[in-house]
Amino acid sequence: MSVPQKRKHIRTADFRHGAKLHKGANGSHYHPHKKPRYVDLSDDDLPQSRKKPEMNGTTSHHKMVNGHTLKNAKSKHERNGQASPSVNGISAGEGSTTKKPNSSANTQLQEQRRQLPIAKGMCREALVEEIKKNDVTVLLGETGSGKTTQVPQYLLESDIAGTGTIAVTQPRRVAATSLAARVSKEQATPLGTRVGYAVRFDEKYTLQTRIKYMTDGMIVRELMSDPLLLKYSVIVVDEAHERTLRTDLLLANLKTIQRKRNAAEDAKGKGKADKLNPLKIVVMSATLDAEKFSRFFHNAKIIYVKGRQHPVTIYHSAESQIDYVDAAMRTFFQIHIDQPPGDVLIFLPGQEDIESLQKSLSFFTTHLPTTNPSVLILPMYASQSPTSNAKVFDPTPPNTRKCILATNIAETSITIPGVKYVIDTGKCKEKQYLARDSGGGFDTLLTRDITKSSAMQRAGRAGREVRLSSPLIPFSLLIKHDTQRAKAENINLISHLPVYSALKTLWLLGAIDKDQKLTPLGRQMALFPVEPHLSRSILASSPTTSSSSSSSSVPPTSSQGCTKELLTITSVISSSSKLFLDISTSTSTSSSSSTASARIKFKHPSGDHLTILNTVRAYDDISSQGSKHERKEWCKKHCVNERALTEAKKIREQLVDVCRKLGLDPELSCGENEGPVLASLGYGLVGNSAFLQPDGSYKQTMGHSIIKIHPGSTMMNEKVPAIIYDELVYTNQIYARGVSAIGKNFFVKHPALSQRQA
Ligand SMILES: Nc1ncnc2c1ncn2[C@@H]1O[C@H](COP(=O)(O)OP(=O)(O)OP(=O)(O)O)[C@@H](O)[C@H]1O
Repeated sequence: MSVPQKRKHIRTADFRHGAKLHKGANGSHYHPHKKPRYVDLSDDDLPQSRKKPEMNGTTSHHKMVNGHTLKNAKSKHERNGQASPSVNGISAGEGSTTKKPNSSANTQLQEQRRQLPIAKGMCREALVEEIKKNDVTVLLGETGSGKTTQVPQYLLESDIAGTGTIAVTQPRRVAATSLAARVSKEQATPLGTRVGYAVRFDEKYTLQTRIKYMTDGMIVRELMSDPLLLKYSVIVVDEAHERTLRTDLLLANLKTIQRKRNAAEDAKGKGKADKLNPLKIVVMSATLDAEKFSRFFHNAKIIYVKGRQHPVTIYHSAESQIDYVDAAMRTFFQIHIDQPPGDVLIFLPGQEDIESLQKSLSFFTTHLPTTNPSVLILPMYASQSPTSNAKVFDPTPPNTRKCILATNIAETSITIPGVKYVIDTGKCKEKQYLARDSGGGFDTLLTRDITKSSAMQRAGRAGREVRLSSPLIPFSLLIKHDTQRAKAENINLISHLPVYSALKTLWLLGAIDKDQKLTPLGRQMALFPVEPHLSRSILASSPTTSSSSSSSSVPPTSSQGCTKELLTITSVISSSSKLFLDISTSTSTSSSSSTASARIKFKHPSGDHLTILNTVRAYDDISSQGSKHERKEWCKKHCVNERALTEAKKIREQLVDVCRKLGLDPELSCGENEGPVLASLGYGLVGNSAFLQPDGSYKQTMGHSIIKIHPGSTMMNEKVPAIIYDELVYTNQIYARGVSAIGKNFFVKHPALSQRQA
């Protein structure tokens, strides 16, 4: 059989036909058939603290449900041998809806719900009771216990939410959309009616929607139009332990909002205030971070839901694996050949590793004997289009094993049907904003070891499916590294530096004044669902834009309108996929060099932004004249990602709507005159600018960093006096990406910068 050959540096996760997976003693070395290769870290071996939260030294109240404190708290009905009482016509633990499920699929779905740990015993009732009693509840539970899908339904069905909406926030869009789909299925209502979602550039809900899954970024945006979030009666902050800047901002705001709304309720009869509806907050976390959240909310009650859905056996490689991609591949084949059916989810740090593993797997799977099931490889990462990412949720075709190659976007909250095996490289690539006191921070994109809680979350992606007939033996394998350490979790709520840096940027853009209040310009900017620097650029492209702001940093807007061009450029930049495919990974039939030269046609001497504009204009020409096939061929020939263009088109339509609402003309064009386009971009990117230094490098105008132009930029070999850029990324040095040349005298006009240069 033709299989991957053993590489000399791989000794543990060796793949060899017929080799078996073993559980074994810690530190044991692998020898096929003789010595075990993996060490069992299954639940039984977990430190006690993971099994049961020890909350020593805290004044928080704890209540254990499902088998702990409430173990004996049987309801009167149960004690009398009666069925649990129904809430709104739904019996407890069942959670069915006003629409009576009649199909066998729905019956099975309801049975699956009943099997979840959170639905067992008196858990549901105890939970609802606690949430009813308390303004803030911190809910802790093992992955797969049913927190994210069931708690919002319990709240709805128990009437805690009244007539308001229940918001459930998620750090990632794929989780928000897939959870909404699942829960609307469980509610037996079409997606977007009773249960809906809202993520950037995509939403499905109506005013009647009662449970809304949304990204934390979306709810933070809503704060601008509805500062007290009055349409929500319960806000569930899920995966709070992930601690994104947006989650932290949300939690801080929720504390203030709740004080205002709930105080108003206490002071009934005092004018307008008594009309405010009270807010309940539920913070859900899978880790022992619960105490921090409890303290933050004045020692809020912590409730622990015990039990995971199916036990997951965890193995880890006995030896360090330097080449984790190779190790993951070997482990995959070992599972594929030796283990029973079940899909495999492999966690890798980033897109590059995913593409590399995809290539190797595609090659080797074609060499397997035809008696083996086929392998369907599905990549999943943030910069891939939502439609491509959604493919992982499709049912696995017959006689096929799905192999999903994912970054940490698949780590929390999602359930991929069919996944029985998880292979974890133990690495992630994190984009982290490094703020600087002086302003002008930058993103770092570094490969890091994952935290212990991430490893548990990843392992939790197996063992989630309820099979009512056959028991599962899901397992997760963690590939160990030399550097593998359980990273300390960040424990301080709200780190001030990024917030300070963000405020400084907003002030520089004229979005807030010196008292940190939104200016009229800032209000207009907030209506665009794009990053602030992009909305500022769009507004600068229209001579009619109001720039009446108290901030002295706001320069006049461009005198020649170019909104049409700015909408095109900003929608491409906001798209989740890259416009240009890497020539090396393209499937184009032409050689790399001819493809590169084909793309050079679009290159604009001013840089990447106008190169984007040229490319979209060329694509539009082809689209208006040619067939769908010709369009595709054109994209292939020029290594242009049509998916990015399709997504950008949708984004552009939304931006056009906002322009119309603001009375701006989205068709205002400067034709071939590039000056206004660069000037408008400059207003948005003023904080992202740098001047050429005598040694050929660039130095930030609003910071002290020396930066280089990213090799992927059309400006890479150019030396111009001043540049603006979309972002800085740090790999081995600081690179500017999305770069354009700009006249140095542009900065003379900008009050904030001219003061600095003076
Ligand atoms: N899209 C889906 N397809 C099939 N089953 C699903 C889906 N979403 C959820 N489930 C089922 O519901 C169970 C509970 O999922 P839920 O997301 O509520 O758990 P959780 O406790 O929030 O876990 P986590 O913290 O890992 O997200 C899953 O284990 C799975 O059995």
